[in-house]
Amino acid sequence: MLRFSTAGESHGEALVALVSGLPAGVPVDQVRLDRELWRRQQGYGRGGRMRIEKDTAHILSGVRHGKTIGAPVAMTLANVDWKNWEEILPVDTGDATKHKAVASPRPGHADLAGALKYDFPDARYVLERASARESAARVACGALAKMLLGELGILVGSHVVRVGGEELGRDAAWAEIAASNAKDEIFLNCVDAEAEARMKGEVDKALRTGDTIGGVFEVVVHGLPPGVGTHVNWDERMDGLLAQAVMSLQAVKAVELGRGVTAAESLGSTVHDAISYEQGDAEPEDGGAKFTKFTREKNNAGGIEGGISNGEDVVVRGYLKPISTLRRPLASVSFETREATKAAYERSDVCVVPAAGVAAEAMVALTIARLVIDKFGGDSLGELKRNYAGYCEQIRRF
Ligand SMILES: Cc1cc2nc3c(=O)[nH]c(=O)nc-3n(C[C@H](O)[C@H](O)[C@H](O)COP(=O)(O)O)c2cc1C
Ligand SMILES: C=C(O[C@@H]1CC(C(=O)O)=C[C@@H](OP(=O)(O)O)[C@H]1O)C(=O)O
Repeated sequence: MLRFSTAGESHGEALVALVSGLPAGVPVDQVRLDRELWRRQQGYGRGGRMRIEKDTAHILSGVRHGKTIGAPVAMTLANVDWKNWEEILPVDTGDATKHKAVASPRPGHADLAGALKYDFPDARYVLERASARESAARVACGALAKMLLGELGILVGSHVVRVGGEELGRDAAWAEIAASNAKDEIFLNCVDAEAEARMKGEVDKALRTGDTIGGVFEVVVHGLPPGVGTHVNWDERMDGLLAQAVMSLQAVKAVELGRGVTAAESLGSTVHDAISYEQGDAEPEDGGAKFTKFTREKNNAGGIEGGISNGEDVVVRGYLKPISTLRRPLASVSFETREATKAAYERSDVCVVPAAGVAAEAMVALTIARLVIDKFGGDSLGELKRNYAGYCEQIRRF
């Protein structure tokens, strides 16, 4: 089974990422890995920290001569900011005299709930791990999952569909999303320049007023055959696994599959994706590997029915609340005196929708890769590919 975990504090020495369950022989491209990390650092509205960090993954194990060897892959990502925190957050000296307290909890962040739970006198150690700095390690893990999926022709990308009150008022085709993701400069990762300019206006407004803003990203999985995931057990359904994976990202407060939200207020006749059948035995142009004669004209289901992929693009949206650290802080209470004060502010992002989209790509890729490995098995990439090709042929001949 494909598994991954992360460790590391936001201002600690490094993040650690561990992925196990990848078959042997998956090509690992360091440039692609670091590009994924770079993409997560982009986006209009990020704060001062992103000018300090330049994320790169250092592979410690599980990869030899550019390919996985079937063993767990361990990676570290250095925190450049550590040099500014080394004295404040010593790992094992026991010297807490330089501790820098986060003295009043920020509404919306983990500060208060975490301090109460772990019995800390302030929120420093809570925010250190609650911070979305951790999502960089997830992106490193997800990059490996993407490399595996890429070997099977399964691609994962994302784009921004809403910032605050401004939205992309139309659907985006996979080719547009892929082109937006391939750009050398990622502004808001919206596929439409006009909509992106409106979204930028929303970020500017929040910046000017000392406020923050949320939005919606969309992750798309392209090229996944029907039949991955299952309806037979609740905890093996693709929809449930994707929802948990994306919801687990910092600040994501709702997850939508396909048009799940508007479907709730619409009639079945307009929601469900009518099925048609393409006649004839002609070989499809792409070599036939993923051809199915059953087709849909629209994809409101977001590529999943009954917890199983149906062969259409898998479409997952994540809804982000506005960032909780405000330059004009909300009311809070001092941990020490219990008197009314303002919530803590050091520095902060104002808008992170594009970055969260990239982190969600990683979570979706890891989830899909897990289900693909579960279904097709194989200790080597060659074995996995043979099994995969055999299944795709079965689908083609159905
Ligand atoms: C990429 C990214 C960057 C973030 N940056 C900040 C930030 O600069 N300041 C902040 O208060 N929250 C930031 N957040 C959100 C917090 O990490 C998150 O709200 C907090 O951990 C509490 O978790 P919850 O919102 O999921 O309940 C960021 C989230 C993401 C995905
Ligand atoms: C470091 C990252 O995001 C951080 C996530 C974050 C939070 O509270 O989630 C708070 C900020 O950290 P700092 O207080 O050091 O500026 C962000 O910069 C990152 O995305 O790599």
